[in-house]
Amino acid sequence: MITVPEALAHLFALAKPLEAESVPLAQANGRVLAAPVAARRDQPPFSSSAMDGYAVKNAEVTEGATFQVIGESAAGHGFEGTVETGQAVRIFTGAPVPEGADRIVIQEDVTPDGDVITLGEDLDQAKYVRAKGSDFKDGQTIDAPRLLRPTDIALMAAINIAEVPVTRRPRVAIMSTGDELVMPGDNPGSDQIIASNSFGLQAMLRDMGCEARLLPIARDTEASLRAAFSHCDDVDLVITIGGASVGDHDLVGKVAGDLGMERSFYKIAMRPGKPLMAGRLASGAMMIGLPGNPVSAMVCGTVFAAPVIRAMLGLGAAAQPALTAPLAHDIAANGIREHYMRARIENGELTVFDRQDSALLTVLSDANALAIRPVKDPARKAGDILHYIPI
Ligand SMILES: Nc1nc2c(c(=O)[nH]1)N[C@H]1C(S)=C(S)[C@@H](COP(=O)(O)OP(=O)(O)OC[C@H]3O[C@@H](n4cnc5c(N)ncnc54)[C@H](O)[C@@H]3O)O[C@H]1N2
Ligand code: MOO
Repeated sequence: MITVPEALAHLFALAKPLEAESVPLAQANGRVLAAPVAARRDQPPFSSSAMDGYAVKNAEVTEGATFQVIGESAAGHGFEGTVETGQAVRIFTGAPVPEGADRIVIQEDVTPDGDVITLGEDLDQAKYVRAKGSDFKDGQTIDAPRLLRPTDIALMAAINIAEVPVTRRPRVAIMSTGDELVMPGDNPGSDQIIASNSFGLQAMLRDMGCEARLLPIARDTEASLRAAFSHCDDVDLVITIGGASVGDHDLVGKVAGDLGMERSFYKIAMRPGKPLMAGRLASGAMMIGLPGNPVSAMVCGTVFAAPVIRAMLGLGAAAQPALTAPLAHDIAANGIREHYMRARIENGELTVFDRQDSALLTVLSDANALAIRPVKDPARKAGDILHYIPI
């Protein structure tokens, strides 16, 4: 059995960053920027007003001063002339500050009377002028790679990028295996259960920006598994679920091997997740064979598949980020496998659930953290600091 970091290193060696494609800005949210994009203009492109009021010369602003209003500057309709001594231009938020003016007196500080304004007392001292290029300058770049968020989309729109270079979505096929499985909505026989973790993994991978499709459930025969693998030629990653252990019906590794899969590793010192396997299929696709137990599959999806997808998206080869928190209670020593324990983080404290059987999806669903126990971690006391992965 290899360690979790060793397994991750093998997986990263298999996970190739995918090529870039161009998408319209409106479809770029949640995608990974694949190349830097540069601003095509200054923002603001002119010195602009931050308030509604009057543009004047700053040096002339004193309590009770009067100005002649000579025109108006509105957003989208600037004032062409120049503000001279004793003059003001009526101005609105976002409008170009006219030549000669360097201060906006807000309208709350002004009494207008026809074309003349008089400044009041206790004047707001801010100048309310946004300098040209004060947000960004022509040529300034947004660096890649980065996972684009709504705030980035707004910035890219502002810098006038209509088409965005992003990493292509990883194509993933998810294969459930087992005679006992039926699809949600079907009528299971008395010795059957509903396929579940395939749906959980599909949701996880779609959230990460993958095109993730479910293959028909493969039965526990070599012919059925071969048929399922034959539908995977166009994908970057095949994730199998179940049939990975040592039972007579655990045929996934054998069939994949017969089909030319170059195995990278099998079995890791991790709980849950011991029978994890990975390799490269003859099609060139990467394969990850997850254990069938629902919690094992979802935990391995979090600890291994998610970092693999990030590597494919060009976001680098890094383990799932872990945080630290103090334990809310004592816990027993860990064994010889790194244990990812279902836990809850609440008010900054980590409560590790008593029931850790890898079949219990209700416990996983109640969890919002995987508390990480290193190999042979001694018993821990309340208040001791543990690493955890938020889920
Ligand atoms: N003698 C041993 N037995 C087992 C060992 C071992 O080392 N020696 N390892 C155990 C561990 S740990 C795990 S994890 C499981 C993994 O087994 P498989 O990957 O072969 O998974 P299956 O046997 O096919 O299924 C296990 C369990 O999960 C259910 N399952 C499978 N796929 C799905 C699915 N898509 N949705 C919902 N549930 C699924 C399946 O019905 C079984 O109940 O092996 C232990 N045994
Ligand atoms: O490794 Mo298994 O996934 O503990 O149940």
